[in-house]
Amino acid sequence: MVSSLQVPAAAPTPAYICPFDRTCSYLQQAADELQIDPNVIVILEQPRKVVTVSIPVKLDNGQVKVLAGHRVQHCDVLGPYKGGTRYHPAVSLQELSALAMLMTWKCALLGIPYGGAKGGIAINPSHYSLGELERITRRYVSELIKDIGPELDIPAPDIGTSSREMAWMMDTYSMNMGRAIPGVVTGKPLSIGGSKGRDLATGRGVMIAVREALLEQNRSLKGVKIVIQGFGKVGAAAAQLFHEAGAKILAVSDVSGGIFNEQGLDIPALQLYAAQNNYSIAGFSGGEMISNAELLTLPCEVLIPAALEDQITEENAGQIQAKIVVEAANAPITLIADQILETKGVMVLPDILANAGGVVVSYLEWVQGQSYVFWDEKRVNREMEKLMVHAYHRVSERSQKQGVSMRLAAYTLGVGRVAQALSDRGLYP
Ligand SMILES: NC(=O)C1=CN([C@@H]2O[C@H](COP(=O)(O)OP(=O)(O)OC[C@H]3O[C@@H](n4cnc5c(N)ncnc54)[C@H](OP(=O)(O)O)[C@@H]3O)[C@@H](O)[C@H]2O)C=CC1
Ligand SMILES: O=C(O)CCC(=O)C(=O)O
Repeated sequence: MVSSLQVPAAAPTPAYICPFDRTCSYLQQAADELQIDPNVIVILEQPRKVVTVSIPVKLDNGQVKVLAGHRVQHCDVLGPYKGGTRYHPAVSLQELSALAMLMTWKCALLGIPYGGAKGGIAINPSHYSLGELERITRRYVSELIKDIGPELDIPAPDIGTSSREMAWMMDTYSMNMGRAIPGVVTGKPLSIGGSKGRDLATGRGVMIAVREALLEQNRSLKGVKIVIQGFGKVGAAAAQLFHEAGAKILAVSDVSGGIFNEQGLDIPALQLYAAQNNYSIAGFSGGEMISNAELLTLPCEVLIPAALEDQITEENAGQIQAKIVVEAANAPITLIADQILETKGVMVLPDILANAGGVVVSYLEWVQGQSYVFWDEKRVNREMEKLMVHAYHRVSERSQKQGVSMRLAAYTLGVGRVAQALSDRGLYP
């Protein structure tokens, strides 16, 4: 479908539509629904800038290895580019282009004045020492020095990175500029201008979205049976917050597989176990081991993929038993699987809504940093909750009024806002 010079096609498998083409397809559906000028869409279906840099790194054994680092900047019509930095072996320009475009619609939907970007390096961080990771991160930032900045493009954590990498990024950028510039990244440690509440923010946003969906059915989170794929920054935070709200977490997983307990997992015990075992849940004794594939089709009310793309596919969508599927991860459902779930009457809370709590608190971190005034956690959570609840209900109302899926409703709101801004500013010459 996409004939871009900049975005290489994904490896072809029959009927597989890669995340970038999928995101373009949703963009086109939104454009059709809103009858947007095709001259606007032709601009929005490509990233504005794609940067690839060489990262020579001296390994601990003395050998020099050259890695490729990328930053894809999709759109800055509403404000500076914004989006995470991913360290994972599957990182590719095609993947980052999809994720950057999702950031544009997400920020627009939530009403925060940012565009969309995403960056990354195709490495497995667990194969590198701490020193190697620091050298890789610092060189990545040095090479991108002209392409990022607090009013230009503001990275944040994503898969395989955390506040630790953000601190190295902030420090490298600041050293190059000759003064401290905390606003160049978000998701930083509190000691250098991070925001209270950012570590749990994406999981909290997921919890708020599910809570609002259940409230519309006159239900609460109490006793709701939830399954979560992924036990990283997003999955573990979501598990903790759902558990605290009285929901029952039946199963969680990481790359090693899943753990299932029909009575509900002891989430605090699991978090403690993971913290003592190099952030792996393998071997936890409070449940039985299952595979990631088994986890997705467990009987439950709410299923939350919080790991990678393409987890719910045409092969397993028909067997999903949850009534609500929440895209805590970006793009975890393939195009055909999305259609299968819709036909089955499963409510899908789309990524650009469900996982937006993270970028919202990143925005609040940036606002606090720019104004040199820092808030307590209650205020951060309150401000984030306001934006998430508002966005949820705008999407839900539109979905009901127009008789379209929550995804299409969310896309029409996000895309509509960007398209309007692009037209008002005047199309690029
Ligand atoms: N961090 C954030 O603020 C935001 C993140 N997101 C999205 O949420 C998702 C997760 O990100 P985040 O939690 O930050 O990343 P993390 O790296 O912190 O965690 C990723 C989790 O997924 C697990 N995982 C990796 N591969 C697989 C697999 N094949 N099957 C099952 N689990 C797997 C990892 O296991 P292991 O640790 O064993 O490798 C880990 O538990 C991504 O899609 C990201 O883009 C969206 C919005 C904001
Ligand atoms: O916090 C941010 O700025 C980015 C979060 C992100 O990468 C995402 O929402 O996918």
